[in-house]
Amino acid sequence: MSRRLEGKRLLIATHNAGKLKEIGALLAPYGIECLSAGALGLPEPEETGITFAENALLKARAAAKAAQIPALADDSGLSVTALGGRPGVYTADWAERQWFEGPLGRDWYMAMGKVEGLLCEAGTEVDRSCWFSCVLALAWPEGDSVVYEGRVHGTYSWPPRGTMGFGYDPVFVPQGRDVTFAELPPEEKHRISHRADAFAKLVADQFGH
Ligand SMILES: O=c1nc[nH]c2c1ncn2[C@H]1C[C@H](O)[C@@H](COP(=O)(O)OP(=O)(O)OP(=O)(O)O)O1
Ligand SMILES: [Mg+2]
Repeated sequence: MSRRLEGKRLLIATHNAGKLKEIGALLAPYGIECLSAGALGLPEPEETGITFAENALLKARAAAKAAQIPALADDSGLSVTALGGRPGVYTADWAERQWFEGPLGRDWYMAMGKVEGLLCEAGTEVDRSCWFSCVLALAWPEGDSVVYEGRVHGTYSWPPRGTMGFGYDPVFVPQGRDVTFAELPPEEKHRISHRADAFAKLVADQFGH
């Protein structure tokens, strides 16, 4: 059985404001006091892993060790079937950092355009199916850790639509819907997203009876 969270304090090991907001909302019902890696001034570790799990563990372990409290990290990304699963673990890297987006800002429009460009090169009848993955890693300062994985399938849609959410949300239409994640109110995204799917597993394992 995996180790369980005993205390109320949990460090959220992310430097992405969009993720932090979603993780805070998903943890809200469980009485957890969330601290953020950004607010504590922890450095952003280099993501050298080649899988979501490796990167999530790397981020959670670094934060738990630095702050000496349990830490939760999220490594996620978009995989496009016709592109052989790219950008996948490199989803954030495809959005280059831009000075005009602020200190940690990335150019999501350029990144979404890059994926669209590759799909267009592949032909007009190209398969637009894709999926978001999310791996959550919990790590304790003593070295224990556990991971939970979630997914959501959908279609890569162009042009981008909607203003809610973050990252690639404006191009992702979840299966069975005709709006993008960026057009869905947060509570609806939280019912079906890859992050919600991974959280359901975390909650069952950590807070279940
Ligand atoms: O729900 C989502 N809606 C839209 N886009 C998303 C989502 N979930 C992940 N994504 C994209 C953007 C993110 O930047 C990248 C993950 O990269 P990833 O390294 O895990 O996150 P990050 O560098 O932005 O923040 P950090 O590592 O500090 O947690 O995939
Ligand atoms: Mg990252």
